[in-house]
Amino acid sequence: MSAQREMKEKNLWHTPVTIIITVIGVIAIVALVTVAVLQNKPLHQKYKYGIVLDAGSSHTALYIYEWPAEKDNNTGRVEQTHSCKVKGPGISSYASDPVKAGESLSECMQEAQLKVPKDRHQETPLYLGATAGMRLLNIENSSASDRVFQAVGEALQKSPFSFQGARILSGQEEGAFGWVTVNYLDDRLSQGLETTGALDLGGASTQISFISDSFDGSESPANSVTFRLYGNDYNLYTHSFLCYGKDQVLRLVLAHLTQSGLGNVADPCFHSGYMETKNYSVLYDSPCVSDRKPSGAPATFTHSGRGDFLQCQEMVKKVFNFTNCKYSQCSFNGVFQPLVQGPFGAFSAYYFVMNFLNLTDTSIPLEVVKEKLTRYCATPWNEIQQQHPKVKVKYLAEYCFSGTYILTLLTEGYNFTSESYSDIKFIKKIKGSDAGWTLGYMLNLTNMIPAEAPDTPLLPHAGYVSFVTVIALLLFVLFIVSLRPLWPSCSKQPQIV
Ligand SMILES: Nc1ncnc2c1ncn2[C@@H]1O[C@H](COP(=O)(O)OP(=O)(O)O)[C@@H](O)[C@H]1O
Ligand SMILES: [Ca+2]
Repeated sequence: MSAQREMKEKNLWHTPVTIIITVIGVIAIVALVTVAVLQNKPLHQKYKYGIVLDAGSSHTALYIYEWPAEKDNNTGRVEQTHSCKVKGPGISSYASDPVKAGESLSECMQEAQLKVPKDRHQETPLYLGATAGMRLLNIENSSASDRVFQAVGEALQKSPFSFQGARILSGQEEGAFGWVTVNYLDDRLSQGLETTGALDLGGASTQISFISDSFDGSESPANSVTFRLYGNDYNLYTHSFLCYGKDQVLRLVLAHLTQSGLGNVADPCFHSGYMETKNYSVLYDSPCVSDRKPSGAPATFTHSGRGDFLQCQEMVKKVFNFTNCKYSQCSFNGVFQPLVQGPFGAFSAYYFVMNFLNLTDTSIPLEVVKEKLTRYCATPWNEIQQQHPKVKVKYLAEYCFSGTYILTLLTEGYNFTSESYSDIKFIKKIKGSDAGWTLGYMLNLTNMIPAEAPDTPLLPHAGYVSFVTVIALLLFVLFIVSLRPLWPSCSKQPQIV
């Protein structure tokens, strides 16, 4: 009897109605979860790419950026995946042979074709932005600058990428996009956090950009750039000093030194024992110094070092004009600047120089930094060369000058104090992407930073899928329970005999 009862009870679950309900229920749950997963996360993550060429005064560099195809507008998701340094000088140096400027880019362009997946080539935007080297060439000889752009444009047009044009960035754009890059990579814009100022030192110009509570743009509209990013309004102070990149300032200092003592220049910014014969015509071949060329100068001069930081600093100070400020406050050369405020990221040549000098640690008191640089500058040239056999001699010879210029620009020029100096971080990369104007430039041109904050999903993806699964299971169980009257076991109670 009991065996019969057991059989009956088992069979209750095998009635057609229960089986059909169960099968439909399971199919429904699987379908619901599959749709939820597929709808919210593509199984194969696709990427998009963008390429920016930074045509600087000293050299050109190519940067490749990558971001998930579905989430163009999402926060902090564009990353640099590759960079390529173009061999040879900056494009402005090819003024007399523009075709070579275009040709010089071909190696890096080939590399880019290998790095970006082939099926993405056509839709990948390619931009070239030129900075102070081309600004100077444009001032000096605008038709030569047009010819360089023509040649570079023709070369880039031949690439499989979607070439969007080559142009000179204004100093304001260069400063503002550097600031956007630094703050984007730090996720400060998307999260509405306090922003970081940006200090960019190039060869021909230098930029300072920061947000100041006391700056609303009214005192000097030329220094103001406004943005609305992720729902926040920013009024950025920015200024670019043309001719105040480190290569042009070196010319300015040398021009000062050659005024007295034609033919022989004893330079405190170079190491003792350093001696090179240089051409006056090369030194004065720049609109930054061309008006200072002494008349009746010989063809060459001997440039020798005497390694004296303090005297070097005195020479460097002479390139700044501190008189004639028509605003409430100025940095130098009559340029308005509010007091520096908040943290700063200092990149490009700021980083190269301070990193070489082992001076990137800004918690070291400024006085100690100066002592260290004094000792470095006083080291004889032959010792310096022995200590750094692998460093490019041109860079090596100039680090004493460059370090002195950086400290003088920051403290005398921009008015950083011993206290605010420690708010500066010398940086090369942030989360794998180079600090510089290129990323900000691309984000702007591809409309990748929304003006308003994007709607954030209520739950993260995993949470959403779990939630849907649990609710589906619950509904299913409720459904089964609600069908209880139909259960054969309920309608037909097994007889207990
Ligand atoms: N390893 C290095 N050491 C020192 N200086 C460097 C190094 N690499 C690059 N630089 C310098 O950094 C500067 C970069 O400027 P660049 O971007 O070409 O010019 P700009 O931004 O004014 O158009 C140049 O002065 C170049 O000499
Ligand atoms: Ca630059």
